[in-house]
Amino acid sequence: MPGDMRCDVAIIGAGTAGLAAERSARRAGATTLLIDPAFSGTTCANVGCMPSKLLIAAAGAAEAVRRAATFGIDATPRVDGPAVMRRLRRERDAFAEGTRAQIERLPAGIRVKAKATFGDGGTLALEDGRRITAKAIVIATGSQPNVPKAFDAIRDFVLTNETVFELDDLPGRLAVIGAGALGLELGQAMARLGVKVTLLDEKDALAGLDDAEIGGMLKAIMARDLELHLGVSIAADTVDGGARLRWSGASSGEARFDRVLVAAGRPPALHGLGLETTGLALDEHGTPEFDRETMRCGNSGIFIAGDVDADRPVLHEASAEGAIAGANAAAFPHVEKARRFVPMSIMFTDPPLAIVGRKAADDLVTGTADYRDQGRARVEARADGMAQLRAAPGDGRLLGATLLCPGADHLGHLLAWSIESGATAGDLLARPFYHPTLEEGLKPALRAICAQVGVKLPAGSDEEGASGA
Ligand SMILES: Cc1cc2nc3c(=O)[nH]c(=O)nc-3n(C[C@H](O)[C@H](O)[C@H](O)COP(=O)(O)OP(=O)(O)OC[C@H]3O[C@@H](n4cnc5c(N)ncnc54)[C@H](O)[C@@H]3O)c2cc1C
Ligand SMILES: NC(=O)c1ccc[n+]([C@@H]2O[C@H](COP(=O)([O-])OP(=O)(O)OC[C@H]3O[C@@H](n4cnc5c(N)ncnc54)[C@H](O)[C@@H]3O)[C@@H](O)[C@H]2O)c1
Repeated sequence: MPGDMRCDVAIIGAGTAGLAAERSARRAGATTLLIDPAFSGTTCANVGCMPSKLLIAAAGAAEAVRRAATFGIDATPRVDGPAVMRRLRRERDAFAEGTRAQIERLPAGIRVKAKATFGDGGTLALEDGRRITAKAIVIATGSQPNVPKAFDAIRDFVLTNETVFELDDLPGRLAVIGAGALGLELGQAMARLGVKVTLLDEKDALAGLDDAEIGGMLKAIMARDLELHLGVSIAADTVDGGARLRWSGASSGEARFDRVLVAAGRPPALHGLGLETTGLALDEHGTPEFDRETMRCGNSGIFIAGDVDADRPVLHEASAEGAIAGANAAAFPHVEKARRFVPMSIMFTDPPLAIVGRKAADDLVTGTADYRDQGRARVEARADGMAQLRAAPGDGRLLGATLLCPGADHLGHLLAWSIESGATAGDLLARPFYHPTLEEGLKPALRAICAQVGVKLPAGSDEEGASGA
């Protein structure tokens, strides 16, 4: 058919993973085609990481004013909702423009504006009837909001991450469905901007935390800003120009809300891709089975990267997976295993939550540090939470951490890098810790690990912290 195209590597989806895959395949010498129906920039910049962090930054400014009295400073915040949303969109648009400019800088002829579906004989069919034949294909279609059917009746009041940042003003009363990173980040930020927020989840955990101690702390911290109803099932209808939610289970009640933010997960965007025609093995959700070190689906010439594979739905992994998938697609049928990062997820609440490496398990030793009485955190009136470090029983080699404490977003990196470099608790204690910092708050956890594994503290490492450490 006229307009049919051929290339070495076709990439479906021009988000973070797809753009990385295209760059990596082209760098490896492949001819590429990048297919997307919109080319409107990445999810991260438009409706994800960046606008959510902008809302959180505004909430942080309001909270700083609110807490000023602790330091003897008299101030009261007056939140101008429209101004908050204007600044958010202005900055967000600049980030989004940056990702669109990146797409526009692609060499001529690479962009194919269309929705793609797998067709016969390994070709891709485009909506306009054209076909693409490629030696290898990368699926990088991302994810999309899950709005359960229970909320159909209040459709006009439902917000998702794709619409909430378009609000002209902050709502008066907001329900948030879902206590994952999205619901907690935006719920807490909205509350600190003066919105009355009720957060509901069908499960009894926040951010999927199964550790009773840290999970309990997170609940207590979140309950300062949010009305929490966990372990409930929810029914919705409309009332008095708003949405009425009724919940029952661990608690029961009902209330009217101006808007309902549904943050109930973002499943892979696989619908309409025609994967059933590919012969790939699919899991119970319809996601192709793939090798995490090559990003290859089975023994096929199809690769997958980013949120669509439902593995590690965070930005730096989308980018890394894209690079691996692109390089292997270019070299197909020769594929190489790549080293993957230690898993790291960060939730940008206050305090933040960072989860790194291996989860708690019976075969690991743990050391904890309490940040409710930590020096630097107290100085700044943000003493809260704790750190749990996990290590190998033999030598105290660091393997994982859960940090719910001020600075956890930075400390989480420190620990991820330490784990990647194979450092032990003793190795970290042999390094300098400036005083007074949040970093030195980790020392009790490191010392506890050394004590349990029978490693003597390194020379020069004091067993007691400085006053206020
Ligand atoms: C509110 C929110 C906050 C977040 N905050 C953070 C954070 O702070 N830190 C962090 O690391 N991560 C964060 N994330 C996660 C991060 O945004 C994602 O992991 C990342 O954007 C995934 O990139 P991707 O390339 O897989 O998908 P996307 O960027 O969504 O790209 C997918 C592309 O595929 C295209 N597409 C879909 N179907 C087809 C088709 N059939 N044919 C052609 N093209 C198609 C789409 O148009 C889109 O351009 C956040 C997510 C959300 C929603
Ligand atoms: N800082 C970050 O990295 C960050 C921030 C925000 C979002 N994200 C990403 O965005 C994606 C979406 O985030 P999310 O928090 O929506 O997903 P999630 O899967 O982490 O959490 C969804 C929550 O919704 C609950 N839920 C699902 N259906 C429900 C129902 N019918 N009723 C009540 N509760 C229900 C689940 O129990 C769960 O707690 C994730 O991939 C996440 O990684 C990342």
